[in-house]
Amino acid sequence: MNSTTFYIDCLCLLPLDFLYLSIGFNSILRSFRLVKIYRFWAFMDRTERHTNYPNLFRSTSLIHYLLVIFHWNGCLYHIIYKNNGFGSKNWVFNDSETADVVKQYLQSYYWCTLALTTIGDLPRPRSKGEYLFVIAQLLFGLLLFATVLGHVANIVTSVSAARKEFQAKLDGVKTYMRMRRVPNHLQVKVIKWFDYLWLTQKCSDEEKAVSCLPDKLKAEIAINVHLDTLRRVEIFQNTEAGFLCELVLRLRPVLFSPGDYICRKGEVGKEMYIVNRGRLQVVADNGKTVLATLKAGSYFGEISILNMGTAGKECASVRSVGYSDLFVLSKKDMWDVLKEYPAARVRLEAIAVKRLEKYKRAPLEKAAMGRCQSTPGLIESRGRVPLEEMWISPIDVRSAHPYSAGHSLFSPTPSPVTSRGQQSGHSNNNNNTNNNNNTRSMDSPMSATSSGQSSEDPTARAPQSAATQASTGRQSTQSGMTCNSMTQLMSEGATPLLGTHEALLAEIKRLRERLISLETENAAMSVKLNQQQWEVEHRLAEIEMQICGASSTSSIEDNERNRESII
Ligand SMILES: Nc1ncnc2c1ncn2[C@@H]1O[C@@H]2COP(=O)(O)O[C@H]2[C@H]1O
Repeated sequence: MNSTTFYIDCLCLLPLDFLYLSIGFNSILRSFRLVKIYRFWAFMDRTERHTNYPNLFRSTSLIHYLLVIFHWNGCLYHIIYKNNGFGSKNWVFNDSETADVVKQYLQSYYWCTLALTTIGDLPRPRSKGEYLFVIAQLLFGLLLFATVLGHVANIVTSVSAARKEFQAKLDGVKTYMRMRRVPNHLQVKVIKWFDYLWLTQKCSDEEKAVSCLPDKLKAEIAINVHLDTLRRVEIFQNTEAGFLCELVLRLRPVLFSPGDYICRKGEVGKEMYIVNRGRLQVVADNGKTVLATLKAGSYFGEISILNMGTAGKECASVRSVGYSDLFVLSKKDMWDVLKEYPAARVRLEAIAVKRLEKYKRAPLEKAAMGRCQSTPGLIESRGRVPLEEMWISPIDVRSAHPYSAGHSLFSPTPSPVTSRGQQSGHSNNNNNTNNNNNTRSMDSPMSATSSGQSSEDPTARAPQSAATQASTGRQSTQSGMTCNSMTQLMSEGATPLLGTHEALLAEIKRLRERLISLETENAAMSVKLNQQQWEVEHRLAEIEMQICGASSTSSIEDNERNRESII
């Protein structure tokens, strides 16, 4: 009741149609319904905002407005003509009198189209009134034409706006490169980079497109747009929604060309990267050995920004194979978010610790793999335990196995670790041997498993000694024994070893399980350690701040005192 629209609606609903009963049909009585045109405009507005094809909608509505204007103008022309025009009917079409209603309507419409599109070629006016009417029509047509042109230009511009902006940027860069005499190969690289950008993104700055949105909406969009990638990223799985939002908001897209180094070993890490598209290689110091290949969903650079490696430095170099589309997260942003989400921090650090352990082992694994490809048992367990931590069995291998009496597995190329075990065996100094080995087993991850077995137990003893052979065999292989020497030994009489194959496998399985549990413990301990370290550092910083504050206060007091004494 209080709104204006209520009264407008009432006006529209006035039952003027009943007047037809007395005065007959007169379409002008229906013109009151036009007051509700504001509803049509609101509809057009809303549709323009909601549609995914705004330019198509704008073109259609422009044509629609034109047709309506021509129609109304044609109606006006017809009314004038029907009421005997401006004294004569010379300025209308000759056969208008004889034509049926549809033809008359079309003639009126045609006349108006000629007039309003300023095409002209109208029947020549005679009287003053006719002249004035036609002049007014042509002027109106001129304005209408200009407006239409403006609208069409706008539509065309907005259709190609992205392309124009992109082209302008590219032209700018090209001019710069020409002026600064950038080498040709680099110019080609830059232009190819632009090509890739245009093909994949159709826009030079994705961030700018959504920059006006509030952070929450931006995060939602980013999460949705990059959901597939983010889902694959380990650190984003099962995390708090808020943490993901905060992090995603800070991600920036970056594009690397083929062969580009994203980070180099030894550099101070300032950013972490998530692979959105493309392929990257983690390479060793020589730049040739590929330690790992990273694909969409992988991330790297976390070790340095979490200060896990050496003094925040990158632990490896990462190179782009083709074009790669990455998200980058700066160290500062990462820490800003982690401050608010300590649980996520602990999780992230735990993952990083595990990964760091894995990376450290990777070169060893590769080395072991490269040296002995032909021994199944060795391949299975390759590099699981660092060489220097290999455990030497306290049991005399010769007594446990007939094969060992005459043939030492390790004799051809003794390794430092193996020779220690052998030494004890050959010298028959069993006490000494046991002492040595026991001492060794204290810091060996395998010792716990093995010590669980009693050396008195004959059932346990056989597999253990066999396993000992296998494990020591593994050592020797890893520490320099060649595949040839292994093959030679097998051909010389290694058949009994095959008899204990199952026992060996069981032992390997047990050792692996133990190793995994040790690794997990290790990761948990590292996390705790990091947390404590962080707390200590934090506390230290607080104390330093307090001390600084106190000293500055005392210096102010001193100054005051000095001032007073001077006075
Ligand atoms: N063997 C590997 N496999 C996969 N990724 C690795 C490997 N070694 C290093 N990285 C990643 O490469 C990154 C180099 O920088 P950071 O040391 O910060 O973090 C490192 C890891 O994320």
